[in-house]
Amino acid sequence: MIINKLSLINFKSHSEVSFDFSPQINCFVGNNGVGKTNILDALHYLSVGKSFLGNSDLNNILSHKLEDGSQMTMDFFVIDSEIQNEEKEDLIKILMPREAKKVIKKNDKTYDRLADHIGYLPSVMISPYDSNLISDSGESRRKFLDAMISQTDSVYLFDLIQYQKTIQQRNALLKNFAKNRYFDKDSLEIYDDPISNFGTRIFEKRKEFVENLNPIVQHYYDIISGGKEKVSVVYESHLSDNTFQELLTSSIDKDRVLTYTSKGIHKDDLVFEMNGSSIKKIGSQGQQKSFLVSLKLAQINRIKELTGKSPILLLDDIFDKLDDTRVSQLIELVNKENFGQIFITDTHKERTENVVKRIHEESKIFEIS
Ligand SMILES: Nc1ncnc2c1ncn2[C@@H]1O[C@H](COP(=O)(O)OP(=O)(O)OP(=O)(O)O)[C@@H](O)[C@H]1O
Repeated sequence: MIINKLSLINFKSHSEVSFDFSPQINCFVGNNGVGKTNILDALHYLSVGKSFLGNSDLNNILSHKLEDGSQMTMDFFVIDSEIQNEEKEDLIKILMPREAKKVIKKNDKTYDRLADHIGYLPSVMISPYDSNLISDSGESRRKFLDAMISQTDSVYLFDLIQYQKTIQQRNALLKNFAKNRYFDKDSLEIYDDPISNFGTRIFEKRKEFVENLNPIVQHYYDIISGGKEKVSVVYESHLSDNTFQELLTSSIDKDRVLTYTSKGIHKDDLVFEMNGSSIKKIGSQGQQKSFLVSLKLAQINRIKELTGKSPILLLDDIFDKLDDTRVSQLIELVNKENFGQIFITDTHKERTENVVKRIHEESKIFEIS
């Protein structure tokens, strides 16, 4: 999948801008705050229909500060694109009106559900925010894992949506019981089967995905760090030692007190390890950065293997993470393995030009001001 063209109207800091991209390397250069990352975010929208920063869609509509200090927000944003999909070109358009629902269209046909678009244009982002994956709570690692698998498996995404809905319904019932000082075991158990079925399938897929990811993470870590450490991703789940039915039955009393479902795959976590210990505790800054880049490269590799599509690679402020030589190595590696189209942001035009020159691939540099 190659993005041939992109145009933005009222998206974040960009009132109107268009690009004709190179099928290989595209660089956005310019000073801090000129809107380079915002362009990567627009590309992320094209991939998964939302911002990678987790901002609400409304916050991404261009807004200006007026002289009286008040804020004026435009009526909509549009992200328009032409995507090379093997022999044909598709038009993907995202329209976000200020006072209506977001619309995603492929060749003028509106998707009924955002989930139907996921996986069409897979992407992987490497950004300074990746370190949050190590420092944040389990929720951000679960989201990362879910986003990664969803790009390769639409049934997984469907199961996940159904699982989350059913957990919400069970939690609502638990709250209702507590509020009315009443309990009916039979009506709570109505949710056991759907939760077990969806949850167990999700567990099996997460387990298999992580198992297959590990040797590839190690492969890239060896190349990037040149180090001898053994790195791995450990998948932790309540389901590792119990069936879902056992978990639900044994935690019923606790769930009544807490008024939510305390056990299940919505509590899963990933532990990033180096030589058998948590990388958060023992990894140096450099080792953590190398691990995160390796994890993302492994993600590209898995997506490509499972879907046959090369994900677009979004490299935000990559020079802040790695030195120039490492960046060249990384881009060469990505190119050698024929990973797909790359988008890079950098504050230094010359540095980017030098790196790109060394690689001898077709590239374009866009100056953003
Ligand atoms: N909805 C919006 N309306 C107007 N401006 C916005 C909106 N959302 C974000 N911005 C502006 O976009 C700018 C940040 O852009 P971005 O992060 O893309 O910069 P950058 O060029 O990547 O900078 P750096 O080199 O520091 O990473 C900020 O000035 C911010 O105020």
